[in-house]
Parts: sequence; structure tokens; C-alpha cells
Amino acid sequence: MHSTRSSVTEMSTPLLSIRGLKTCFPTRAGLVTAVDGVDLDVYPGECLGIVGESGSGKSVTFASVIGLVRSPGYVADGSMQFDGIDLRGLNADGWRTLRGRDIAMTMQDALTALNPALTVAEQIEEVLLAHATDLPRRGRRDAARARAIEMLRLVGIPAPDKRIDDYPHQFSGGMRQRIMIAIALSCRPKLLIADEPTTALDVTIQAQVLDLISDLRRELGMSVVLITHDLGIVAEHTDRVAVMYAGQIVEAGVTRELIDRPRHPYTRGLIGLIPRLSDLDAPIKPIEGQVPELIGLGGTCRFYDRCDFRASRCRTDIPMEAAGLDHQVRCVRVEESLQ
Ligand SMILES: Nc1ncnc2c1ncn2[C@@H]1O[C@H](COP(=O)(O)OP(=O)(O)OP(=O)(O)O)[C@@H](O)[C@H]1O
Repeated sequence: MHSTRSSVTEMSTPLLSIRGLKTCFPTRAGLVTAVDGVDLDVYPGECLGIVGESGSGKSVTFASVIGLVRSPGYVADGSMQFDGIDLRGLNADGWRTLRGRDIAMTMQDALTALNPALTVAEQIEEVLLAHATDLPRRGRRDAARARAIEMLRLVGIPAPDKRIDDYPHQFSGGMRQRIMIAIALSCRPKLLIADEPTTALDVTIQAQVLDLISDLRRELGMSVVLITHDLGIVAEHTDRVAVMYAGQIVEAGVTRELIDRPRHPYTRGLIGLIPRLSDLDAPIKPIEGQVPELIGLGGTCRFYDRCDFRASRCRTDIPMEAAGLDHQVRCVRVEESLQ
């Protein structure tokens, strides 16, 4: 996301800057390149959406950013700078400090991410005692508990002073998601990575949790990366968006512009999946086919097999090109496909 830049991005230095990120998993079938040459910037205070079908590399990209790629996977190439820190140069201690304090990530499934054997109080206090730098030396534990209750109140848990001593299974799915957000935000991180924060929730609770993240972003002045497969959520809650397909970003830009003027045939397919408010009964036409196996790709556009506009000149590695103000696209047939 460089080249032509809009007013959203031109004034500030990115908080997180990723260039040429490549993350691989050795498997029996061969080397899976789950993330292949990703460039991304996240600016202070913004919400960046990462959208794409299942298996496009969204989670692995951000697992790489927080140093939690599952073994035997590894970051094979690229650079990642966060607030002046070279993330690839961090040792285990460095990661531990950064993860609790400056970058927090909420996982897709709150029930498995939370520890079932510890009360909510114990889980939030553990993070605070390890990372909060502004708790008083005397009465640290009491101060951590008070802060934990305040966090639960902030994310909308009723009667937080009583519920704080309950275990995760005593809460509903929506409440558990809120608790995970409370834990993630308890040290006031500069960056929150929210991976599918609402997939498991019904629509009303979904909207509440997403509104909560937006409100807290404004209140705490943090940046948010919102990972989702739902472009409808992106349209409502993000400032900029990157569309991922088969380990690469295929289109990126300011959300409004990208939704109003999508260029890549894949993005246009995803937009076709947003139900129109005026016509909720209209049939949704899914994008036919599947994301390709991420082994030995290269030498052709990755969307080739599923694309209605494929041509012989798509049989090469396609670079990202500027397509407008802070708008880039990885397609050599943009003009023809728009006619
Ligand atoms: N542990 C692993 N071993 C082998 N391959 C893996 C592993 N984890 C991820 N991958 C590969 O990376 C690809 C991208 O996974 P990732 O979880 O980033 O996708 P995603 O876009 O976040 O999808 P979802 O929305 O389902 O979470 C997978 O399709 C798979 O090929």
C-alpha cells in the first residue's frame, strides 16, 4: 500500500509496515507458501480490513506479525517494522513484552482462546500484572483487579464486579468474545488485531461487538486490523482494506473507493456476495471454484482458473499497479473487464 496516497495516509508514518512477507509450511505434499510477498501498512488510529475467502492467508499474515506462526511453519522472507522495532530481529523475551503490551490479537474462537481453568479475573489480572507499567507498587493486585473490572465494564459485561469471578463457560458466546477483547485491550495496545471477531455470533451481537471495537479504537486512539471474510463488515467498519487471494494481496485501497469502484474481478465477485438491503431475497451468486493449493504457484495470475476475464497475458506473475488515489490492483485486464 504505497505509491499514490490519500489524505488518510499521507500525513503520518505507519505504525506497522510489512514488505515482501513470505511465510511457508513444509508439508508432505510440498512447501505450502501461505503468504507470498505481502506488502501492508497500518497507520496510527485507523482500522484496516483484511478480507478474503477461507485459506487466502489472512490469519497466517498476522500470526507472522505477532511471531506466532505454528511450527513447522516459518517466516521465509520480508521485513516487518512496528513502531520503530524490527519484528524479525526480536528474541523470545522481546516478543513476550511486545505481544502483551503493544500488540494484541483476538482469535476466531473465544472459547478455545480463553483458559477454561481460570476465572476471568485471573486471566485479565495475569496480563495486567505482567505488562501494565502504570500500576502502583503497593497494592498492585488490588489495582489490577479494579482495572480488570473497569475493562469488563468498558466492553459491556453487566455487573462486572460480580461476573469477574466466573469461568469462561459461564458466559454466552457474545460475552466471551467481549471478555477476549477486554483481555486484549487491558494493557492499552497500540495495535489490536481482531481475527474474525464475530464469526460465531448472531447478527445482532455481531454488530454490537464490531461497534464496541470501533468505539474503543476512537476512545483509546489505537489502530485496528479487522480480519474477516465478509466485505459487508469491511464496508461498515474499516477505513482502508486489503483483499487477499491465495497468499497475495490482489487489491487494496480506501474502503469507500474500493467498494464503490472495485477493479479486481475477485473483489467484484466478493462484492456480489453482499446482500443488497433493497433486495434481500435476491439470489447470491457465489464465486465458482476454489482457492488453489498454495504449493508451487507462480508464473500465472492465481485467480486465473476462476476468472471470467482470463486471457493469455494473465499467464505471468502479475504485479500490483496503482489504480487511483491510494488504490492498487493486481490485474492486467482491469480496463477490459470493466467494460
Ligand atoms: N499448520 C499449517 N500447515 C500447513 N499449511 C498451513 C498451516 N496453517 C496454514 N496453512 C496454509 O495456509 C493457508 C492460509 O491459511 P490462513 O489460516 O491464513 O487462511 P485465512 O485466510 O485466515 O482463512 P480462514 O478465514 O479460514 O481463517 C491455508 O489454506 C493452508 O494452506
